[in-house]
Amino acid sequence: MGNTCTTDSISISRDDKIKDAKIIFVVGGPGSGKGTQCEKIVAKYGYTHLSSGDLLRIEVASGSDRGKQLQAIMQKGELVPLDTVLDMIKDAMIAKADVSKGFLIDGYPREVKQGEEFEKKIGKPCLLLYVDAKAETMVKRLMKRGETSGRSDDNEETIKKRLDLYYKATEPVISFYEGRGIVRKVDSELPVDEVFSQVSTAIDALK
Ligand SMILES: Nc1ncnc2c1ncn2[C@H]1C[C@H](O)[C@@H](COP(=O)(O)OP(=O)(O)O)O1
Ligand SMILES: [Mg+2]
Repeated sequence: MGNTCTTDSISISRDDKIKDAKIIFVVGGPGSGKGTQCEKIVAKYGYTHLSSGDLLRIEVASGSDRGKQLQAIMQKGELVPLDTVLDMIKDAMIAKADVSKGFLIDGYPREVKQGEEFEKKIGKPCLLLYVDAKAETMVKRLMKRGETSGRSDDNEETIKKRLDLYYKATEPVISFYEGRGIVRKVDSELPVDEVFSQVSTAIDALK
């Protein structure tokens, strides 16, 4: 009984830390340039960058049982269970809450349901940055990245599956948030700095 009360009050104060945080969803296909733009946003605006894929890869690298299960799923180009990703993102947000100007949630939501769960458990995004590039551009960039990334999913077969899944599951996320008027699309066919100038315009408009 006493234990339960203690746990409750801790979890309330943990949640409180991120209740009013500024949240930006960064959505785009694999290889569209999300990570590249996020790095630049961190440098200019002091946001905290949380890539769901990176968080998962850290778990995989730890060699834990959970990590091994995740690796098998990611290698196939599939989505890992929703609760796993969400818990990781939330813990990472709480850990950074005191020093962060806001959060870039990169690579999440991958499907509409993930967005709904995020809002229930964490909060609402004030902006969805849609990093848009053509399929052939994304494939080209991923094949190139695969030469050095060490990512087991940067191979031709998995790339094709990831792209299919992106168009099927993730594009509906963009339409979902368009209805709320918070989507800003940037043209990621352009050179990195020109993309970033479009990104900056979208973020500056938040203030
Ligand atoms: N606007 C741009 N022009 C040319 N190359 C770009 C680019 N944006 C990113 N890249 C390169 C960097 C990487 O090697 C690769 C994938 O970029 P990334 O940021 O890792 O994508 P994502 O995080 O969306 O998967 O493409
Ligand atoms: Mg990335």
